[in-house]
Amino acid sequence: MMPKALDGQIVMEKTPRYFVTVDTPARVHAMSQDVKLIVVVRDPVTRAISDYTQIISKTPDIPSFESLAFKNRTTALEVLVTMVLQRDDEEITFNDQKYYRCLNFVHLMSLMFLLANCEACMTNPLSPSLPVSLGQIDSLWSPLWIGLYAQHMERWLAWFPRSQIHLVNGERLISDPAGELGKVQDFLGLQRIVTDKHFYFNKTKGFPCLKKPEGSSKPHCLGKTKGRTHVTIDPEVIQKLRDFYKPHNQRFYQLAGQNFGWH
Ligand SMILES: Nc1ncnc2c1ncn2[C@@H]1O[C@H](COP(=O)(O)OS(=O)(=O)O)[C@@H](OP(=O)(O)O)[C@H]1O
Repeated sequence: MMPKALDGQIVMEKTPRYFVTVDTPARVHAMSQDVKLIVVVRDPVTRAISDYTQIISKTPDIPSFESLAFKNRTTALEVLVTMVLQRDDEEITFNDQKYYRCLNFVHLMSLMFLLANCEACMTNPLSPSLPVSLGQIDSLWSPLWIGLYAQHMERWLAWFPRSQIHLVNGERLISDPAGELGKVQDFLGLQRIVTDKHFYFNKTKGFPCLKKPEGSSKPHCLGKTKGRTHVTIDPEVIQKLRDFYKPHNQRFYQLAGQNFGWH
């Protein structure tokens, strides 16, 4: 239950997981049918990387982004072992055919072991631990599943009209915070109090910050956990994710009546 408000007051509550939790639309509807809903959305690929960056900052030992985002990945080692186990000299076509053909299984495994344990080899395209195929996207992995906005939006639209849901453009919230917040204030039926004059761009943080938050004379930026440097992801992986999200994003734009321009 939300706390009671006096006349002229509104009560706000923020929980990121509401948007994606299956039972929430029905529960919120049971609480109030007139509630105004605000969702901040950003490019789902960037969102997934941001999510992973957050997870790895708390649990540094988790597997790489790639191995969580894809299932059935195949590494060069796996391809080689499969070829050797089903050994038929004429059919060994991986990389340097003649080279591998003259090795017996034990030699090949020793070579693989050496390569697998040689850090310098990690940049070698012949490195056995490098994936030769990314496999299938694991859309149930939470950082990817959350970005299936159309799916989540549909659940909310089953309970609330589109007019009761305001979508904030996460990219513009950074490039033009006052513009995005102007629309939020309009949606809430508030006078536009927060404007451009309340923000400045902090070069060190690389994000907009508040010039003077209420009750303080000092500028205020969001904390260290917001606007972190993201982990670096292979461009091929990014492209696969972009292709994966494309139809979902198109569907979301239709439901939203708004094109967010995520490519
Ligand atoms: N002004 C300002 N300063 C810092 N960060 C900003 C700002 N405006 C938007 N953002 C973006 O907000 C992202 C962090 O939000 P979260 O995803 O952690 O929010 S939430 O916990 O889900 O509410 C955060 O994502 P990351 O960049 O991945 O950290 C920012 O891109």
